[in-house]
Amino acid sequence: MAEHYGPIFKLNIFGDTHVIISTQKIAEDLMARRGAIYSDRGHLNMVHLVTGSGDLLASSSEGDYWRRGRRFSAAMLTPAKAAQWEPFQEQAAKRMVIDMVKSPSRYVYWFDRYATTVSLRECYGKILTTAEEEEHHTHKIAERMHNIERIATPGGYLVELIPAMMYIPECLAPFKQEAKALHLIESTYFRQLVQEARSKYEQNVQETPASFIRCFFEDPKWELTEPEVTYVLGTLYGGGSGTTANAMQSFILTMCHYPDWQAKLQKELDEVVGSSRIPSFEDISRLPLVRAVAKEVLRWRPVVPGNLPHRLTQDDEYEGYYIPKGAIVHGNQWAIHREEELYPDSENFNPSRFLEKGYPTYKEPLDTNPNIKRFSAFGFGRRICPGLETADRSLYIQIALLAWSCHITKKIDAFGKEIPVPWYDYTEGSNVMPKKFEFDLKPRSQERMELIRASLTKS
Ligand code: HEM
Repeated sequence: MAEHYGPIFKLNIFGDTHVIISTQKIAEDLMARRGAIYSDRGHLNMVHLVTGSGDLLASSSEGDYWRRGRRFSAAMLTPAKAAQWEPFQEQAAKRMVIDMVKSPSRYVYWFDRYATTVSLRECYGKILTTAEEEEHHTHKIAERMHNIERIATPGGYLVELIPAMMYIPECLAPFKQEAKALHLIESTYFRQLVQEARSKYEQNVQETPASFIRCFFEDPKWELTEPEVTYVLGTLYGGGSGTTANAMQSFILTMCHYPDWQAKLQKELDEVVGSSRIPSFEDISRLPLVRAVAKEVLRWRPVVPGNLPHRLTQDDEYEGYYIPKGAIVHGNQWAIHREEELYPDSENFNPSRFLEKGYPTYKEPLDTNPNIKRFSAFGFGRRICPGLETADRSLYIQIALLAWSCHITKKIDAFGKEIPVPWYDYTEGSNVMPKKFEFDLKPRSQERMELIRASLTKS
C-alpha cells in the first residue's frame, strides 16, 4: 500500500480518519517531535470493558492515569534498574536452553515460560518453584494476552462500529457479558498477584525481594492507587510476556533460513567466550553480532508490524498535508523497516547493515552499537515501549546462549528431505508470531550442555 499511496496517506474507515506513515522520518517528525499532540490512543469499547475502565496502560488515553502509570513504569525500567534483573534473566535463559534441547517442539512454551518467570520476578518479586506453578502462570498470561489481541482486532465486534450499542443493557448484550466474564478473570488474577506480594511484604519486609511492587509499597510519590497499580503492573507483566517470546520464535525461524548467519554468530561466540565457560551479560559489549542479529530479527520480522495506533489531539498540517484532530495514526513498522534508503536490500536478513561501514545504519562504537534504544520496532515518541531495556537484555542473553550451545536447522523428514520453513506465515493481530513450524535443534557439544547444567544447580 505504501508503495502505491506514498509515505503518508489517509484512509477513511467507518467515519474515522486513519493516517498510515511508512517512513522513519515522518514517524519521528510527527509522533516524536510533535509528541505533545500525537500521543493519545484510540478508544476501543471492548478493551475498555474488559480492562474495567480503560486501565490497560498501553491502550489508555493520554490522561492523568496514563501519565502517572507511565512515570512509574519508566522509573522501574531505567537502564540502571534493568541491570539488576540480569541474574534472573541468565538463569531463566539457561533453563530455556536445557528444556529446548530436550523438547524443541515445545519451543513456544519454553520462550513463553522464560518471559513469564522474568516478568513475574520483576513486577511482583514472585519466584515460581514448581513446574505446575510455571505452567499455570505461563498459560494464564498467554491466554490473557490472546484474549486482548482477539478483542482488539479491528472488525471483531460491532460495538466498535456502532458505539451507541454501549447503551444496550448488559442482559441483552452478549458482548458485554463476554467482556464482564473476561474482566473478572483478568482482574482477579492481577489482584491476587498484588495481594500475595502485599501480604509477603507486610509479614517480612527484610526478606521481600526487590520488585516493582515493592517500590510502590515503599514510596507514596507514585500517586497511584492500589487498583491503578494493579493494572499498571498487569500491563507490564503482559507487555513483557508475549512480545519477547514472539521475537525469539522469529529468531529460530531466521536461523533456519540463514544458516550462514548462524555460523557467523557461533564463530563470534567461540572467539569471545570460548568453549570452557558460558556466555554472560559481561560478554555482551564484545558481542556486536549477537546484538546485530537481535536488532535485525526485530527489523525483518517486527513483533508489532503496524505499531500500536496513536491518536492526534488537535488539527495538524505536515508539509502541506492536513491531518484532522482525532485521526488515528499508524507508524507502519513493516514499511518503515523496508525503507530502501535506510535498509538497502531490505527483504534480505542482513545483520551487517549494523556492523559494516558504508551501510546507512552503521554506527560506532561497536561495544555499545548496535543496540535497540529508540529503535522503531519499539514504537515512537512518548508512547515508545518503556520495556525495551529489559527486552534487549532478554533477547541478547537468549540468543547468545542458544547460539553458543546449540545448532538450529530445518527438520529432515523420513525420506531425508528438508521440511520447508515458511518465509512469512504469521498470526494476525497487532502482536504477531510465526505460526507453528518444525525445526531441529541439537547441542553443539555435551560439554557445553554440562556447563550450563552445572551452573544452574550452583546458583
Ligand atoms: C521484543 C520485545 C518488545 C517489543 C517488540 C515491544 C514493542 C512495543 C511497541 C511497538 C509498543 C507501542 C509503542 C507505540 O505506541 O508507539 C509497545 C508499548 C508498550 N510496551 Fe513493549 N515491546 C516489547 C517488550 C516489552 C516489555 C519487556 C515490557 C515491560 C517490561 C513492555 C511494556 C510495554 C508497555 C507498558 C507499552 C505501552 C506504553 C504506552 O502506551 O505508554 N514491552 N511495546
